[in-house]
Amino acid sequence: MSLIIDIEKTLGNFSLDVHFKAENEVLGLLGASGSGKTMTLKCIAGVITPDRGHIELDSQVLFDSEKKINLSPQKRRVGLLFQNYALFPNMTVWQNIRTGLLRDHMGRASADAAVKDIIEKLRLTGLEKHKPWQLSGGQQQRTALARILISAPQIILLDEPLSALDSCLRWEVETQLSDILAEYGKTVILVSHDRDEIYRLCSRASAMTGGCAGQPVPVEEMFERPSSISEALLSGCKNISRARRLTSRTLLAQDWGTVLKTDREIPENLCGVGLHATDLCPSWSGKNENSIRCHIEKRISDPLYDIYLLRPQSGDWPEGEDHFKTISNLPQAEDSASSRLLRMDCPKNSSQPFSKEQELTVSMPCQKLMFFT
Ligand SMILES: Nc1ncnc2c1ncn2[C@@H]1O[C@H](COP(=O)(O)OP(=O)(O)OP(=O)(O)O)[C@@H](O)[C@H]1O
Repeated sequence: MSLIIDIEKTLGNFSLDVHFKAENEVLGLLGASGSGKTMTLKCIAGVITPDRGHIELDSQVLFDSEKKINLSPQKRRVGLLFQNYALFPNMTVWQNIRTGLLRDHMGRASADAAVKDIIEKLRLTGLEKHKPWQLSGGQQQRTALARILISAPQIILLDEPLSALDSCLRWEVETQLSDILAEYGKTVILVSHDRDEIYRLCSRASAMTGGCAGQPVPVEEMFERPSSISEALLSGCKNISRARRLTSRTLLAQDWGTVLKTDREIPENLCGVGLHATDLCPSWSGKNENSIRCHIEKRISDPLYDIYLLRPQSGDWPEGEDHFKTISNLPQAEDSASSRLLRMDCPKNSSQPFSKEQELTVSMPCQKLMFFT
């Protein structure tokens, strides 16, 4: 089973340009609000018609602009779960699920058996006669999933499946969803703006920005070695600087006003460098390699970390090499005041908290630096 999507669509001022292939896997689309995630799902489901391109599911063409193929949503065998689940409010759980069974040839007894079976599987037993407003968020979500699963879809599309749930219920429902998707075993496209959710539920993910989807990569890779600034931002990297390659193992981090040494080859077309906030650490031995003197602008306490916002002290680099001198002539980033602040997350109780307004030398471990091209 595989999905091939290669489409373009313009709606008003927004342009969608999406090309990727998904196998039997849970593939995540990670993007900020308005990046085109829902529109992508609607194009696959046949609710929106692309201007150009091709969509193919398991060798069956669902849409092809040149060949003038455009299967109706009913013929696509796509299960689309909307953000708000879209249950019929005047129908019971049983009736809602029953509407997923479109096979007319199925006798009443087999249809009833199929509904009963899926109700048991999704732990909805006892709720058959409830209307959607009598259900919790998790039960509504399972009812909507049951309605999709009973229709034996060739692919499942989940649009922010957990966003309607409060944080207490979310974890429980996410665990159940993960089991249901594993049992389903075919292609699932899961849309979310929550990086942790994508990491836990998906095997690969694509970063969506401004209507464009990046090539899907294993989730571990997107989070540990993002290749572009947009992937890094979406995966939660808080420290990003424009950067230029100086030698195969040194780079100029323009927004941090420093030269950094690396433990591996720097790509020729380097444009940025990043470091997770949890990888930036105090340099206990004072000034050493890849360390920057900073001024603590702010300390924020959260349940697990002491979060520090640090202003690098510009001009704090060794003398004697030509490329160091070029730093002071570089233009600042557009919003220079905030973009130059570094964020350092120190686990609570790992050390005595530093105080605001203090000077601190921090270290950027070379093996943790991420290169963006
Ligand atoms: N029918 C339409 N006409 C014009 N513009 C539209 C239409 N539908 C969506 N858009 C625009 O397309 C963009 C992408 O919308 P989409 O719903 O795909 O975003 P999203 O990534 O799913 O966001 P969210 O996470 O907020 O749901 C938005 O800027 C939206 O305003």
